[in-house]
Amino acid sequence: MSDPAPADTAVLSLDGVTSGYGPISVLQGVSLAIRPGEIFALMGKNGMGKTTLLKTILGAIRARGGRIDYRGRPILGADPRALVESGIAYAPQDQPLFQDISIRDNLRLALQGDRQLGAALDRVYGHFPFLRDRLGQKAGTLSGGEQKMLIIARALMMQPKLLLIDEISEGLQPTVVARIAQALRQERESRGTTILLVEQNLRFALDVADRWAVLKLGAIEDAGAVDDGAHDRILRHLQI
Ligand SMILES: Nc1ncnc2c1ncn2[C@@H]1O[C@H](COP(=O)(O)OP(=O)(O)OP(=O)(O)O)[C@@H](O)[C@H]1O
Repeated sequence: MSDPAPADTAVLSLDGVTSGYGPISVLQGVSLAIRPGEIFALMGKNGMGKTTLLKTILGAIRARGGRIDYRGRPILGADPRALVESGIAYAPQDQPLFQDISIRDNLRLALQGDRQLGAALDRVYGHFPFLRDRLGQKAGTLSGGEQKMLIIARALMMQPKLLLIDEISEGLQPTVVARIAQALRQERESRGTTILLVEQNLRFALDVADRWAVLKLGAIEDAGAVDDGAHDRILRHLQI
């Protein structure tokens, strides 16, 4: 999985993906393709299958059908550790940091070893300077917003090729959302990081994304570029 992918190959593509929980079907045949260096916002109301989609990509939930390719190669059934090693990082909505260890150790554990630790730390401190001042503080004592920034910093430590982010802006004040948006834009500009953002915050999504799709009842209901009409079009789907 470490071979370079051709430049025109989608970093991530889903074709007719179905999945669910026991007798419950959630994803009803999802197809989408995310291009290299693109920030893609997957929107949708509560319970529409957004988190299920991310977990299916990661193999945490087994797909029942369809195909998922990462950099031109099928990844359904791949070992989650191999996916991480191949450059996929995940910033989850529902999985906390290691609460009882320090900020520094939370960040350090994101890397396989201590090689390049200093450079990686400097990069994430550049995005979130408060982390440098609080290195020894236990992650569990950070505020909700600070923990969200640490979750993004941890995902960025390994310099992912593809970053999957689940509703990071939920419950955050606008200045923190703006800081995260800036960090994501900078990573994309400087490293070409491809980002799949699951979001309900329309303003944040339109601020950072190039393209969007709306997931409704486990299927893509609408999709387009972030252009002048995107706001009203997406809002209609989120309100209905
Ligand atoms: N472990 C589970 N067992 C059974 N059903 C589940 C499980 N996890 C999620 N679901 C159901 O799958 C559907 C999709 O849930 P999912 O969490 O993917 O939605 P979502 O779009 O991410 O919602 P939210 O924005 O509220 O996080 C929901 O109906 C949910 O109740």
